[in-house]
Amino acid sequence: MTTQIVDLAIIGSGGGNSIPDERFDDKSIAIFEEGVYGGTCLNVGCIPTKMFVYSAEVADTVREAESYGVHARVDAVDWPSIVKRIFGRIDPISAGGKEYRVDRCPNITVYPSHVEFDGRDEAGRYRLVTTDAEVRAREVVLAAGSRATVPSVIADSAVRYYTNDDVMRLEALPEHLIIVGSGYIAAEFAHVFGSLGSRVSILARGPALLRQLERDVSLHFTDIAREKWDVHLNAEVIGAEDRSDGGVRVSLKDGTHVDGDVLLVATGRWPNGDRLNLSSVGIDLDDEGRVVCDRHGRTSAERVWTFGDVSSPYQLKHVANHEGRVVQANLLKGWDAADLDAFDHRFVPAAVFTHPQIACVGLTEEEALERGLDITVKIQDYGDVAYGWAMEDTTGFCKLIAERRSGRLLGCHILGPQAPTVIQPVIQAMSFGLDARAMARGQFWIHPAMPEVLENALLGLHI
Ligand SMILES: Cc1cc2nc3c(=O)[nH]c(=O)nc-3n(C[C@H](O)[C@H](O)[C@H](O)COP(=O)(O)OP(=O)(O)OC[C@H]3O[C@@H](n4cnc5c(N)ncnc54)[C@H](O)[C@@H]3O)c2cc1C
Ligand SMILES: NC(=O)c1ccc[n+]([C@@H]2O[C@H](COP(=O)([O-])OP(=O)(O)OC[C@H]3O[C@@H](n4cnc5c(N)ncnc54)[C@H](O)[C@@H]3O)[C@@H](O)[C@H]2O)c1
Repeated sequence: MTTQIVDLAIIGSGGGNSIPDERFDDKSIAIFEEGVYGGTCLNVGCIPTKMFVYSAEVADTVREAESYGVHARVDAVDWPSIVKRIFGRIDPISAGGKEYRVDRCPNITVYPSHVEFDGRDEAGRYRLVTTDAEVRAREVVLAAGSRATVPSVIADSAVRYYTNDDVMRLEALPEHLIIVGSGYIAAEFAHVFGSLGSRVSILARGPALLRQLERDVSLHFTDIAREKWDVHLNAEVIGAEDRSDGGVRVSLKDGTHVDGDVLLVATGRWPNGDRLNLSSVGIDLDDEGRVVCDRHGRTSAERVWTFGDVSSPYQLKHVANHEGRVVQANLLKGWDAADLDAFDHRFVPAAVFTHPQIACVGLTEEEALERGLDITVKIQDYGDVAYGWAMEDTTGFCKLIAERRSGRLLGCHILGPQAPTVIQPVIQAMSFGLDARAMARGQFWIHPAMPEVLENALLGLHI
């Protein structure tokens, strides 16, 4: 058992790895990482999934080429080479990030193991223990992220199932993929596997897909999904088993079952705070398992900070990045500083890289009405602007919600090509307090570009 005393301990190498920069060179630091270095986004989350999504988009574009008078077809999809392209790029980045910390940061020690708190020592330092080391730290950052949850009906069965951790490394493209869950991960992987050639079944326990999104978006997306995937709504999974032919069977409460080759579970992610023995240092978790903290990232234990999936209400990388920058600044200012930076969760955007793409920011129409706001709403179809004609788009739309009279932008929800890019000016406008009138007429909108769908939505509001 080795013992080390450090100024700062960081648990998690996702966002956690970005905390120490040159301003921390005079501090001794320990970074703990029990999994692959670099965390979820780099290794099993945002980045590889979007690289797969791009391959899926290419396949879709070729498949749809006929609509534009271009004769082309997808002859074959080389799954192993797609996997190799993606992880051939990502794995060295992860390894290089670790190597940099281990070999080229003399003030940093990387512990490649699970760690937990074990109270404080007589000097008030936090005791952090792994199987073969004890680190005592004056200050700690919890950036331990979240993990895939698996419903007990599946976890307790002996069925072979996959999550985002391993489904992207399958050796072969499944002929038929079954997905349990109907949120972000389900929608993105349905697109990836479906567009690359798998048959996809989605088992949704509710009456629509992506139910956490704006109602019109969720309903529209569900309709589109039902045309290309085998979608089971209000489907309660009551059992799962491996079949003798190497496939899987998932049984539903209504007495039916779905057979496939591979089972993917995408039923939400749980913060990792429950695996850190936080009670030994007096840190609380809320009802949804998040580490409780204030808007400066301070937990209830002095000099223990937190950010990202382990504590944030938003499990999104851009939020983890923002919160990480706040905690980084506050570490340099000091726990009791009067001018601590604060998390800004006012206008958190999100995007689902499925097909069609989806993006949102701000309130839904229902939320705005619940708050008693006097609102005006405009739904602008992609199909009614020039670029939408060019694309022959028939399903895309941009829904804008603004306050009457003031023109204050309250929310925007887009389903359609390049939605995560088209929405960015709205995020900017909301963040900087630009109202709908000024936004619509205070700038040029390049003609005939896709953002004209947004311009027309702004002009259609009854302010
Ligand atoms: C499939 C998928 C796709 C996603 N796509 C997007 C996207 O397109 N856009 C977006 O904004 N967000 C996306 N996300 C969410 C995004 O990945 C997360 O919000 C973000 O990575 C969280 O960063 P973090 O630093 O909080 O945690 P993480 O990056 O998860 O880092 C936490 C690290 O802590 C380690 N750890 C945990 N407990 C311990 C312990 N006790 N001891 C030692 N180490 C420990 C873990 O191994 C992990 O590496 C996606 C997530 C998934 C799963
Ligand atoms: N593009 C992105 O930004 C992106 C992509 C992927 C993931 N993420 C992040 O990761 C998080 C996790 O993604 P996710 O798709 O796992 O979660 P999610 O919260 O988006 O969806 C979870 C789904 O699982 C269902 N579900 C939950 N428990 C269930 C059970 N016991 N049985 C059957 N169904 C059940 C829910 O009804 C829901 O449809 C997301 O919330 C998001 O914050 C973001």
